[in-house]
Order: sequence, then C-alpha cells, then structure tokens
Amino acid sequence: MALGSVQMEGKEEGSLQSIRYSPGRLELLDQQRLPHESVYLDINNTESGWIAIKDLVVRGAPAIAISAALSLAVEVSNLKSFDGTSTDAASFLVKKLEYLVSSRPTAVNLSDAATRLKEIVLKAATDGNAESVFQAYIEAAEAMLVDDVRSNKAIGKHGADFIMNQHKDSKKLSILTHCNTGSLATAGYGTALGVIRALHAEGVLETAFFTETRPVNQGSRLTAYELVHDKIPATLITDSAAAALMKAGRVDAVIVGADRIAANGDTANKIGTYSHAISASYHGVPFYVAAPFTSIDLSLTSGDQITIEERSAKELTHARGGQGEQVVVNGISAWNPAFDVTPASLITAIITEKGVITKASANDFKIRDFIH
Ligand SMILES: CSC[C@@H](O)[C@@H](O)C(=O)COP(=O)(O)O
Repeated sequence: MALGSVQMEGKEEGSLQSIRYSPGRLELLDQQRLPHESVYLDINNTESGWIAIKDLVVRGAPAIAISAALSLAVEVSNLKSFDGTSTDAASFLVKKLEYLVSSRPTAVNLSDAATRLKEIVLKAATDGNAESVFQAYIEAAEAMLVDDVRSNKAIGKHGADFIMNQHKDSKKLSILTHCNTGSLATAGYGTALGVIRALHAEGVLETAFFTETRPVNQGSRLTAYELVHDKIPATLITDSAAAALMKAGRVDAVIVGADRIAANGDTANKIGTYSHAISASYHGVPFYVAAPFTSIDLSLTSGDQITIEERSAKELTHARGGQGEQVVVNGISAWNPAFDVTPASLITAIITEKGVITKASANDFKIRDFIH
C-alpha cells in the first residue's frame, strides 16, 4: 500500500537528527552507540519500533512518542494488502498503539500520543474505508515530527526570554542541565537544551554545565556530542559534583526536561533530577522544568501516582551503562530506577511552548488553569 502524504525529514537545520523519516521509511540513530559510531537502524514495523525504544536506541520522552507513532506509520504504508473494513483498520491500529505504549512506562508523551491517534482513527473509521483510516493515521503521525520542532523552538524562546528577564544585569549566565534533552531526545532543537541553545543564540550563555547522567550517560555521551556539534560552550561534571558547583556560586539556573508532569507540577525526570533540585533549593538557585504540553498528565493529581521504570541491574554492574565489561563483583544486588520525581515545591517555573507557568502561591502551579 503506497500511503503517505508529504516528504518530510523533521530535521532541524544544522543540528543532529535522531529520527529520519520519509513516507514508508523510518531510520533511528542508534543512541547506544554514540558518540563512537553514528549508525541508523531501519525500523520497518511496530515490533522493531518497540525493541528500539526498550533498548534505548531512541530515548527522550518526545522522541520515543514520535518514533513509536512513525514505526506504525511505516508498517501500515508497507502493508501489501488489508482485507477489512474501516472499523477493522481502526482496531488494527488501536491494538498496535496499545502494544507500543507498553515499551516504556514513565514518559507520558507516548501514551498521550497513542490516545490522540486512537481518537483520530476511530473518527476516520466512521466515515470511509480501511485505506482512508490508514491515511488519516499516517498524516497524524507525520505531523508529530513537525509539531515537535515547532513546539521546542517556542519553549526555547519563552525560556530564554523569561530567564534573561530574571537576570537583567550584564553578566553572562551559566546553566546546569541533566540527562539529554536536545535534538537527540526530540524531533529537533530540544526542550531544556533548546532553552540553553536559545540563550546561546542571544549571546548571554557563559557555559552550559551538564552532568554525566549515570548509569547510561546520556549527558557525557549525548549532550556532550550535541554541544560540541553546535559549538555551544559547555563543561562536563559528574552527577555528584552538582551541589559543589552550586555552592561555589557557579550556577545561575538549573534547567531540566520532563518525562511526566502531574497536575500539581510534580515532575518525573531522569534519576538524579530530584537531588539537583534539592541542591538548587538549598543554594537559592532557580530550578526550571522545560517541557511540551504533551509531557503534562492532568489525570494524575500528584507525582506519587507516576510509575517509575526500573531498569536492568546490568546498567550498574557493567561498564558503559551495561554495554561493556562487568565492573562489579558477582553476588551484589542493585536498585536501578531510571527516573525520580521532583516535588513542585522545589520547581521555580515550568517552561512550555505556550509560555512559562509560574506559581500562583508557594507551591501551586495551577497548570489546569494555564492550559485551559
Ligand atoms: C526532552 S527529553 C526529557 C526527558 O525525557 C529526559 O531528560 C529523560 O529523562 C530521558 O530519559 P531516557 O531514559 O534517556 O529516555
């Protein structure tokens, strides 16, 4: 079936590209091999999309959602035939989307995308045939690539304007970030790293401090790669050096991404984010979360309800986040949560594509009011 509408690459000019897409073809940059090798893997169907997400070939909340949606788009585009009604086509797609959602639990962007895509196909099924249902699905999945870059650029602009307004003296700013929230974690430009990119473009960035982000090292492997690629002044630190850096007065603000933000502003993000927020609060450093609306989960009243993914002990017991040789004696047990939850009380503001959400009172973000 030759479906698919536009030629699009979702590429942010001059930046790195984790997702390469054209109708009927999806390639994902294998982020487990970066920075040593730059290898794209062909993703032909939802099964290979699911495995790529689970194995961290593609990671970062927005990139996971977009890759999952496009893996189903290419599967559908390349179907030789489909013997069924529009309702059969819709239930085929709904089942595949539910399967994709099971790949990683913490980031809400994937389940949010699946919910929206399901609504689109169920609506298309009421008025058309199987082919038009598939076409509606493909167009909606393709639109996610373009929408994500647009929304990240808006996050970057809102964040940079807000932060520059908070620091009106002429001194350049040093920002600390954690994990990877750049082009590799999104369709392009990035969220927290997008704000850093925008501050750099404004000429006000002194340096971007970024953590290794153990155990998978999204910071030292991926953020470093992006910052060098884009010639942004940057300094790598260990995760455990962040508090000392803040104590030394060398951090003007901390900016991180998000995997899921509850209605009260509690935010799940890469493990270690919570300890950086505690350090920031102790040292009087503003702590910002930068994320699209698709990372907000209004169905959860607090972060206590967020499911935290626990990953293999091998990421700790073996070098290179589980990819290398064993570095820990046999017989030890390990606890390896991939995310933690930072309470809203430690977050200064949430930077979104629609503007910056600040607190109405000490601990209250009123996210629901901001969205509606
Ligand atoms: C723009 S991405 C925001 C978050 O998804 C990111 O910081 C993060 O925690 C990613 O975790 P990962 O386990 O690498 O998918």
